[in-house]
Amino acid sequence: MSVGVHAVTTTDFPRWDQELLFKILDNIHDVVLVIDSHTTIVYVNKAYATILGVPVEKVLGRRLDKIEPDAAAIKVLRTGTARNGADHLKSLDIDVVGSTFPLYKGKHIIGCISTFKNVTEELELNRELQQTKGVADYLKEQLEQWEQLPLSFKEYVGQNRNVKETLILAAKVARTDSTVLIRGESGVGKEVLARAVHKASRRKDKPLIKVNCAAIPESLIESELFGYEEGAYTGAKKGGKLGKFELAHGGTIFLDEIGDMSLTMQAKLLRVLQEREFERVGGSVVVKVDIRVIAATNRDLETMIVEGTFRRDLYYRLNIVPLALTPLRERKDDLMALTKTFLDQFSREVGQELSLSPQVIKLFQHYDWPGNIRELQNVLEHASIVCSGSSIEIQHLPANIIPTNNQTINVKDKTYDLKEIVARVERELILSALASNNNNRTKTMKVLGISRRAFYDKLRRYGIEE
Ligand SMILES: Nc1ncnc2c1ncn2[C@@H]1O[C@H](COP(=O)(O)OP(=O)(O)OP(=O)(O)O)[C@@H](O)[C@H]1O
Repeated sequence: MSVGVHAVTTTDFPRWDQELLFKILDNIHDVVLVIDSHTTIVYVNKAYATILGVPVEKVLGRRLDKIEPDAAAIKVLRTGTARNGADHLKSLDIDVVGSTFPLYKGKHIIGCISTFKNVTEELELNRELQQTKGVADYLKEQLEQWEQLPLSFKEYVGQNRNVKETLILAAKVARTDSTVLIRGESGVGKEVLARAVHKASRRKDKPLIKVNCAAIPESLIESELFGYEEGAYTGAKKGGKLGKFELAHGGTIFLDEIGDMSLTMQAKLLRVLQEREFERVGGSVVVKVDIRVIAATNRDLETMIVEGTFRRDLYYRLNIVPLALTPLRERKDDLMALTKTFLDQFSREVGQELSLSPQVIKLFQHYDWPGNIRELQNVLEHASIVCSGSSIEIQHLPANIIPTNNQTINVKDKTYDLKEIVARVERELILSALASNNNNRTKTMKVLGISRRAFYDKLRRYGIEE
């Protein structure tokens, strides 16, 4: 006999009593929760305790609006409309998915029933999966972009992760006419990068004109940049002279050491960057130019702005696409590739296949390279001239990079503070003199040629154990 839309009775199921129904509900894997019209929890199945980790006795008879005021069941009770979907249970800090629908007696809502499952772990896994997928996509994209880099960027020796990112961004910006600001310590390859950007741009067949803003005297910089008309000042050339901006017309102007420009010149430069026009010194005709600007600096422009030595508006004009180059000491993974490039070059020049001895390789790895790639290049050039055979040994290197007593004296963190460097050298020397004299202090101070008092003063100052 049918007892409802979805159930019948048989000899085994003569009656659909409460006990049987509760048994069924307890075997459901999803949580089943029933509240009355006052939001009192009147029923929860076993899954409630197993899934949510809360004993059934702790919730039965309690008001849901006190435990979980934002629960979907409360909204359903208020609106009478069923809800499906995801929810976050604040009281337990878990994510659930399920459905809630109202229970009616006649026209009145007498409560509602919620069935849901805990999907916190699934969501977490999904989030992790999405993230892993995102990272994989990012790396794939980076690899593809790296493979598609224009040739000019491939000439830039560097496989370090930061350098690659910079090169990929540089290749992207090269396709546009945007202003580029290259940041990085001296000798890190800012000019090489500026040339690569120009060569990869649509302006590659037009000139790249470099202006070293630090090298031009203040009195000449305006005429250097903007040119002058005949008779502009005593000594001016007949017929006047074109400035760097005009020479760069159609191409790129590379403003190196931009942080060393005076405030007056900064103001004039700002106008050109904004208007792409200027007047020659001593002239009144407005000259219009079509140029892409690449600026570079090793200065801390942000601090200079605070100190009032660099114009904030110029900074914003320049800092449209900043490209940062990592110092060599932070990209030691590129050291050997760079070394090989320069060794190949100098081998050709001296007509001899050059290589580094294992000691030199070790020293290179430990050295800080304050002068970056330029310093590496110079050291190898020096060594290639000094060494008579094919193997470059420690004694072929310039004295300043050779460590004293196997201790490299590093110039770290861009510090050129003489006192600090001297103190470091002094400390190293005292330690090494102590070691070679079996820690005999009287002998050590003799070897160092200093008085007992001075010796002990230094031990204290440098924290060498008494
Ligand atoms: N990635 C590189 N691959 C090969 N050579 C490089 C690389 N980077 C720099 N060099 C070489 O190192 C030297 C210094 O580079 P560059 O002049 O571009 O540095 P910079 O950052 O502009 O220096 P500065 O701030 O002093 O002007 C150059 O001789 C350049 O050829």
